[in-house]
Amino acid sequence: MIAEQGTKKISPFDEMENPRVIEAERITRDDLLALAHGEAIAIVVRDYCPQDLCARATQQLLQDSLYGEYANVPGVHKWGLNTYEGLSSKEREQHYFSEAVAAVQSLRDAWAPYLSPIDRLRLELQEGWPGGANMEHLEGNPLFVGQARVFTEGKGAIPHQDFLSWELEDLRREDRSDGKAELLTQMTANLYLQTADEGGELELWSRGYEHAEYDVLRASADSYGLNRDLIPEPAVALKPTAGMLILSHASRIHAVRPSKGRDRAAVSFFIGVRGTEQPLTYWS
Ligand SMILES: O=C(O)CCC(=O)C(=O)O
Ligand SMILES: [Fe+2]
Repeated sequence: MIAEQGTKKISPFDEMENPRVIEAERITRDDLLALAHGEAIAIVVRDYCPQDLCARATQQLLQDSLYGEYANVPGVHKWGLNTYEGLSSKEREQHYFSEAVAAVQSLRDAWAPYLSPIDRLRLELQEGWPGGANMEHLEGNPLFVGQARVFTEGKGAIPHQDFLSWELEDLRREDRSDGKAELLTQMTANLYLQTADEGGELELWSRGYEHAEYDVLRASADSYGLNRDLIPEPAVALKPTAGMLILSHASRIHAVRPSKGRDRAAVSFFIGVRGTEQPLTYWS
């Protein structure tokens, strides 16, 4: 899981020396490299998308047939597809792949005739990263990109890490690698569509745990996340506002504080890093 990039290592399991937050107007090469190398804990772009266009897109997504509840997390809703549910059996997988590209196009349509901020971000990753960027594929099929997640009043996410390699291990996908290099670290992009007046902060920690250690620290044996009493305090808590983009580390610990007064909605995708000369890949 640890690789040398020149003299710089890419690993989410090392403590960051300086967990700084970069404020920027767009996503650039230097900031992306700093994030991937653990020299920054987040990149924040305050007005990535005009608020009125975000509000219009939100209305469209909430009325769409792909909008619904997570099977296992009451009070958290989603629009779009995700790998955990979509790839959990062979039958579901066929359905997932048959819908993935059409769902990407529906997300684009929610911003039409303007450029979707998710497409803008995909292009900025492609232009900025030394090895370019592309959709993540499994056996030649592109994965869906751009799931929206809605935390209703009082809902949040406990401290957790997201790592596709762990997920595919859990789903027992032996054919996962497709001959590609190993995933070194996973970042996450969240474009906030609507935010609560109170709460809803994104908490970020400066390190991640390896899989075996993570299992020991789980809130319960079948919980997706960690027991907060067993881990240190977060390094930062960022308060999202509508139209804001935050790139942060998915395979380091992160959590969402419960929202008060209003649902909190974001479109989100993961960004896999296999090395600076390898393309970044994205999926939800
Ligand atoms: O909604 C957020 O701020 C973060 C959600 C999350 O857990 C993720 O992007 O991996
Ligand atoms: Fe997460």
